Amino acid sequence: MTDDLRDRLRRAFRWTDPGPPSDYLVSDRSGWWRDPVILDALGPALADLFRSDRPTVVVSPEVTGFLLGPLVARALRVGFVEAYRAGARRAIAEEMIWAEVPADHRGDVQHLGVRRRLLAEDDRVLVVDDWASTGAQARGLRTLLGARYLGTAAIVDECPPPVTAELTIRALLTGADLDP
Ligand SMILES: O=P(O)(O)OC[C@H]1O[C@H](OP(=O)(O)OP(=O)(O)O)[C@H](O)[C@@H]1O
Repeated sequence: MTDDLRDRLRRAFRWTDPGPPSDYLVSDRSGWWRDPVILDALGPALADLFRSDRPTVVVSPEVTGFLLGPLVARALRVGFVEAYRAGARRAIAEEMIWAEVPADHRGDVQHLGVRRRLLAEDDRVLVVDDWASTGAQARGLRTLLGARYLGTAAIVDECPPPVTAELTIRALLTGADLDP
């Protein structure tokens, strides 16, 4: 099934050209969510990458992570916790744990935060995201979670191998699988 899923992910993905002044292509992942077979298979396939590590909760950064994380949490029969980007919405009126996200693929330093009451000291946390580019979100969430961090499950991992190893990133596709 996973090989079928990989082929389907490749076929449903597009690079788009925004035109001047942009001089780079932008990933269009919308085809993944539009395909019911992919949507059905993604949660179990990403869950299987870490099932033997026995996660107790899934955490994902907004915004695409809010779509994908619950699919994986459901496949693992665990709950889901949102990691919010600072400044993206009104302040959340309860105690948060915040961590700095180092400069990411867009060159910005950001902050990610989760509600403190939703994570126990002994939780085993799986981070889920659609894409690991520089590893910045994964690194920020590892800082935030500390010893609770198990690793990151992603659809695509294009991080340098030392970063992939250091942050325990496991993925269904590499960047090369989606070369334009
Ligand atoms: O490994 P990194 O360098 O941290 O990059 C990975 C992030 O890039 C994308 O976010 P983006 O903001 O492009 O999209 P989104 O807001 O749709 O999640 C993706 O969803 C990851 O969260």
